[in-house]
Amino acid sequence: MSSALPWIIKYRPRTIEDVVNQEDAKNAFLNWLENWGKPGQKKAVLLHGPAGCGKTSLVEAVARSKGYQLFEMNASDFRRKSDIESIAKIAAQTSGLTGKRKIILLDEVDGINARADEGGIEAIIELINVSKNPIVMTANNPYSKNLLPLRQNVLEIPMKRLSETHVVTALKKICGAEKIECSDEALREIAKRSEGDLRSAINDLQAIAETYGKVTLELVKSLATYRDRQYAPYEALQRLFNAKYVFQAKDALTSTDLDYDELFLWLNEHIPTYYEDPEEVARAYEALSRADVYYGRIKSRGQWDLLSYMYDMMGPGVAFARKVYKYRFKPFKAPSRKKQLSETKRSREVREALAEHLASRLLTSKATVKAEVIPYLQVIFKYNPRYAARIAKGYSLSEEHINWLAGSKSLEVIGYLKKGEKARERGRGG
Ligand SMILES: Nc1ncnc2c1ncn2[C@@H]1O[C@H](COP(=O)(O)OP(=O)(O)OP(=O)(O)O)[C@@H](O)[C@H]1O
Repeated sequence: MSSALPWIIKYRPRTIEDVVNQEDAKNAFLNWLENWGKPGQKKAVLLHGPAGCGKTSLVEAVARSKGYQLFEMNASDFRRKSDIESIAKIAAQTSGLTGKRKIILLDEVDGINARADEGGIEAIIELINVSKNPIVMTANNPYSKNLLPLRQNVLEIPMKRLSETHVVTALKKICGAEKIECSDEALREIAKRSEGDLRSAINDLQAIAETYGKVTLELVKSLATYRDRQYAPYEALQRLFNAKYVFQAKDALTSTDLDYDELFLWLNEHIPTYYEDPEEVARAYEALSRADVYYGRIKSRGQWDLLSYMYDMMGPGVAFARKVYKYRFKPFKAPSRKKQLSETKRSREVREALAEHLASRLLTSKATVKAEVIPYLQVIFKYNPRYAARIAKGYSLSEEHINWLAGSKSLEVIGYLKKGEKARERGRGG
């Protein structure tokens, strides 16, 4: 088993027959392609259907089988009018260097945002008018308002959500090819949770198989794959770095149990795991450091309204540091510093609790206590246990607070504290 190649690429349908459960769409598409250029025929099609049902795969398989050269572009490559104009040059030529006919594929046109991508949709309509080659577009949601003007210019071909049975069959084939032990009930569970999205089902299968070497129902259940579920940290990172849209990157962040400190550690460790281009690495770290600045302000000044900016920088900021979108399956292991951090976690918690306790007594902020009170207390507790015991009594410090402040001297401080209590009791008794 190798993690170098994502299985969704390795097992992409190669022939038209490999694209399953989409007979109507296949026929409509092939029929349109055969009659392209004839009077009364639309020059472009819009293949639409849920994520991972085979829209892109169908176009690729048809191009390969019917000898077309495919020019494939993702929404992020043709946002602006000027991007489309460069595609138009290709579209205007009847045949390429190879002499092959061409298909222009514009993937995920619903990713174009009417306001942000000035003139994008109008430029596509213009492209359709001038093109001497078939144009294919894909979208998850053809009813998006932005696409309204486009829809009048295209033939719409709907594609179905894949059935559970089809997803199971596809997964079984992969298990066989990869020679991994997969139980039927585990594959059914992955299929059920994928909600007809074969891409996400294959990704889940690969994640489990490569981590555990086998796929059982128990493992699938432990991964919890529902849309509103909590993801294991490595899955959440997989989703974050491979997010296609801003909302997906944000969702990925909030879909784990990791606290903010841990999220920073995971991202800090894995930016270079995912990105290979140094410029992308630099851009991702720049975004993460901005998130850290917001986080610092949230912690020191309690400005929780900055949280959404922190998330924007940590999620979309890191994910969209890339120059071009490319799905990459990477092993995101627990960061080495995480272990160290979890060991010191209890200590950090005690410090926080102590700061809070003293802040309410001294009528000042936690930040001031941490910066201006605790360091002095640490010195006093280590060098003057008798006086420390009086402070502990005066501020009602717990044993845990004393241990934290006094370290190896804590027994002495506690000793003085108890002596003091006994003396007071005797005083009251006498
Ligand atoms: N109908 C199908 N037949 C065979 N394989 C499929 C089918 N649908 C999806 N797959 C598998 O899922 C992967 C993703 O499919 P594809 O990229 O074609 O989906 P899509 O519908 O274009 O999704 P999106 O809208 O998210 O881009 C493919 O690599 C392929 O392995």
